[in-house]
Amino acid sequence: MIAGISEAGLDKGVFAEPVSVLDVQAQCATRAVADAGLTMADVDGVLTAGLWGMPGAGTLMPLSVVEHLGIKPRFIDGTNIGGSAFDAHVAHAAMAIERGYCDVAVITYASDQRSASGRNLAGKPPHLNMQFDSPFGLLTPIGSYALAAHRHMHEYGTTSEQLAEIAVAARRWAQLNPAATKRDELSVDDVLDSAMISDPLHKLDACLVTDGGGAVVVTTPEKLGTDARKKAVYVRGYGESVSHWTINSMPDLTTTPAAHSGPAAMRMAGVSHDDFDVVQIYDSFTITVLLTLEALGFCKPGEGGEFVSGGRIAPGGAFPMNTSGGGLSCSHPGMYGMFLLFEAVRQLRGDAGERQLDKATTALVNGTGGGLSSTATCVLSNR
Ligand SMILES: CC(=O)CC(=O)SCCNC(=O)CCNC(=O)[C@H](O)C(C)(C)COP(=O)(O)OP(=O)(O)OC[C@H]1O[C@@H](n2cnc3c(N)ncnc32)[C@H](O)[C@@H]1OP(=O)(O)O
Repeated sequence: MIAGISEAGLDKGVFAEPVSVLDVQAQCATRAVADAGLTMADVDGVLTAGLWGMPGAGTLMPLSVVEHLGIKPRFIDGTNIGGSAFDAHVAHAAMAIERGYCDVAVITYASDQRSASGRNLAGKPPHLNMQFDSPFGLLTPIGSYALAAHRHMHEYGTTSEQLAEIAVAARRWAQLNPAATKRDELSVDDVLDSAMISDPLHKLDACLVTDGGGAVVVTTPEKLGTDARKKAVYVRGYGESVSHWTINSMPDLTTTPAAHSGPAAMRMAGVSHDDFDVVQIYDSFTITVLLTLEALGFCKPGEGGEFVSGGRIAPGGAFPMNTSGGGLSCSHPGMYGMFLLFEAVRQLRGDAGERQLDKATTALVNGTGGGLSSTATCVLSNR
């Protein structure tokens, strides 16, 4: 079960005070462990992903984090599959605990992407292993997602207006979240009128570039006191899948690996699509959400545009999604996946303030790695 969470404080997308990413992880780990009613001395498992390729992240991140925490864990996992890493970490922690490799696992992450490397990813060429992408102009993540968006439009007639609905819904949720970076009014026209970054994706189809960090504690009911047990969230199912890394190798530009991780997680949990009260879906770009909803089976391939339209995913809609404002309007530090877990846990605990849903018993969380490469899905429930 997830027994503790802690998210680093931000001021308009930047760490509220200057800190190192290791300090942020250590502070959040300590607070998340306290949230679970435990102490750092109880922690015997550490899972972390670092921020590959970005300055300020340090090297051999799991070792740096463990040393900084000052503990000697008997289970370590440094899996880095991008934005889906943290949902995969929940699965790995649950498996490790079940197998007796550890009893209390802490998952940590922090990124100073905005304060260290600037706001705009455009013009910062990535890595030499992108030799079949970069020479063709795909210098930053958005180009890959633009290819997928174009393909979806070509295959199914999806429109820019439908993609913009996803950004507008995220903003409406963010307006209910005092911690969100962007809270001003946003319309479909505003999205369409924003700068075209990589056709057909506009600036407001893209996630924010922010700082951020946090920690999640996974353990068993036996380790928890009565109070901590009451607010813990059960991990009912999980699945993960990777289909490629660079976009030139994606088997089908309109199908993400969530088509595998989602059903696996739902099967394990014994739930179906109608059982979810809230879903948290990685929203690096608006198209990421649309493709993921289809891959998870919430609608058929090609029907994502219609599914997200008419306010269905906005506050008051029939399908509450990304209720914090997500990466599009709340915060998006490098690999944002852990933040989906925070919001799911808050909703299931009844701690989501003005945006709290009347009924929040079962949640689906789906992280996606860069270039739509990897996914990890978790089914969480408060009973
Ligand atoms: C890693 C994984 O595994 C998976 C992934 O997550 S892949 C995704 C990784 N992340 C990205 O690719 C980030 C995508 N976004 C961007 O690169 C940039 O936001 C962008 C290129 C779209 C826009 O950058 P820009 O035009 O240079 O904007 P910038 O000069 O930084 O900011 C100007 C204003 O616009 C705002 N802004 C910038 N991007 C915004 C966005 N996406 N949404 C809303 N507002 C935005 C800024 O906050 C700023 O507002 P203020 O003047 O009020 O402070």
